[in-house]
Amino acid sequence: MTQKYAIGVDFGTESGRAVLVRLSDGTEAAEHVTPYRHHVIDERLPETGLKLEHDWALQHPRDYIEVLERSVPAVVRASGIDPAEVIGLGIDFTACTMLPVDKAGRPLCFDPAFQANPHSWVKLWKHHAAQAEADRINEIAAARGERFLARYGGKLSSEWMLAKAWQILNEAPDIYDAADQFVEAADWTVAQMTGVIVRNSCSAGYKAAWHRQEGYPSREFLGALDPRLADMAATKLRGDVLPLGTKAGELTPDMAARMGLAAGTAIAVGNVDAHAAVPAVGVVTPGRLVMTMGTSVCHMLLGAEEKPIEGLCGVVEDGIVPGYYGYEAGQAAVGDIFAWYVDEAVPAYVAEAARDEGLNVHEWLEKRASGLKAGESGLLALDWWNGNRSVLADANLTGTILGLTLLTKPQEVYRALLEATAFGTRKIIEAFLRGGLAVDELYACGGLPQKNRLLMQIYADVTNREIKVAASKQTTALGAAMFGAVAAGAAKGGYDGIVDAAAAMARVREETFRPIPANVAVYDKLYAEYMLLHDYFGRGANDVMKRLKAIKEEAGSR
Ligand SMILES: Nc1ncnc2c1ncn2[C@@H]1O[C@H](COP(=O)(O)OP(=O)(O)O)[C@@H](O)[C@H]1O
Ligand SMILES: O=C(CO)[C@H](O)[C@H](O)COP(=O)(O)O
Repeated sequence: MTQKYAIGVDFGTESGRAVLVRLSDGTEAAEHVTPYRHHVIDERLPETGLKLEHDWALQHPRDYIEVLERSVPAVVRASGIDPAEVIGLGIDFTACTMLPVDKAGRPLCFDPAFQANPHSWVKLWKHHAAQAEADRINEIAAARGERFLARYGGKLSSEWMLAKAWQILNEAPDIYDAADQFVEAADWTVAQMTGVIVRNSCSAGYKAAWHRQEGYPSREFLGALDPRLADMAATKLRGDVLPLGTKAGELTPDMAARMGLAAGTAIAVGNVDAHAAVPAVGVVTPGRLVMTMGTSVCHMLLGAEEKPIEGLCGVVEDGIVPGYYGYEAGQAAVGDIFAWYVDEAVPAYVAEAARDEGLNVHEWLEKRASGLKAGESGLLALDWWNGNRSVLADANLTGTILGLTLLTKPQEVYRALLEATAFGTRKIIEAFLRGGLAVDELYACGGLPQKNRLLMQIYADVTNREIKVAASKQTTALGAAMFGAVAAGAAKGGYDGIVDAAAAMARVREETFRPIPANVAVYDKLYAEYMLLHDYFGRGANDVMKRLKAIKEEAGSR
């Protein structure tokens, strides 16, 4: 029998990566990364140069097409296979990364009439400028006793579809009116390959409050937000919502030529990046928490029942693996915090020393920070540089470092930042446990476990749990490829379900990270201090972070 392949394409925050995967055992034959030409657009709009306001984060849809046109042919070329041996392709995407499109499915930002309006562009998942709308959504939903709120830990996020769409209506009603639909970038990108827009149940469930039985929030609820929103679900979010692994369509001849694949290749419905990773580490049953660790961290857990969990991002039936409730929680910045420190705050001597030792700045800081004992820095940080996603669900919270002195060293600050993100993860695990879900094992994937061993040891010590690490460097793309193989089906050489695909294709490394008892004891003490700060700054005892933000905005507008 000839070998069959699937391609997974992971659309991240800064770049898109394709992997070509052998279906018999999940080994990766080739991978290729295409950085987004326009990066994250958070300062000025392309073309017009218009200055964006604080908390905005946009992307350029053409960058996604470039990933398909460059990375997909590159992996086929590098592996030397016949493109006809690729039977399926799946993609995963950051979410909610959404855009308004016209009747032809064209992004409004491609239309010269709308290009100068930032609301016509793709709003990236970390666009946080719709917090006012999110706050109103949560107030009104709570006052009306809307049942859907409990599935999202009591709060919908400013990162999600309803808040972002409402922000468009409030600030750019002409864009709202001109939008025939609001679509997830994942679904738009799939539509570029198949010619039809279909929505995937994962993005719709976690990010647009869609429910398999109940659909989107009701017309009455949307109308209570704003009468002009009443029809939004029926109009601008209309269309089939299909389960993960479903074939969205087949690759059109035009896109096949541009991507170097055979026309008719099965294309799976889109998926959320973090979620695609779960079956790719072999997790298809409850009790095993998967952490997708990169710019941000997403925590995914399967459960047999739907339970209310404090500050959860969402629980969706069949949202990750069919037959289970998929729970998601998360931290809005993790790698991004380390990147901030390295790019904005380390002294010049560190960069020079790192260069002299042939290391990058992260590696240099990790090496020095590894020489410190747990607790030795005397520092404690709150990991809210990009707000708090779980369990406080508040984008207006900010970061803090406590305990700085004239003797504080850069590696101590770096270690405190690593530790802060581990404390944030422990808080999430405790919320799951309190809600009655088992967390017996931890699995880590994404870029960070491959890059920073100290970080992983700290996570094991802070959570007092062994951590298994994905064997693949591109776990989310591997997961996307697995869904591509499911979309193709067993008859074509793929698989009939994600559980079968995971049994054959998922892999974790032999080596694990085990907690070191002496560190666990110190981190228990530090975590208790973290929790005091967490509740003090995060639950209303002292809203100084919000007041500072207000003063900053006032000053900025003067
Ligand atoms: N050695 C390192 N230690 C810790 N963080 C790192 C290191 N190198 C890069 N990073 C961080 O990793 C993040 C990128 O993670 P990655 O998983 O590759 O991307 P993405 O989240 O976009 O999929 C960046 O935020 C960067 O700051
Ligand atoms: O909210 C999400 C998943 O539910 C985002 O997709 C995610 O946080 C972006 O992740 P990253 O840039 O770290 O891959």
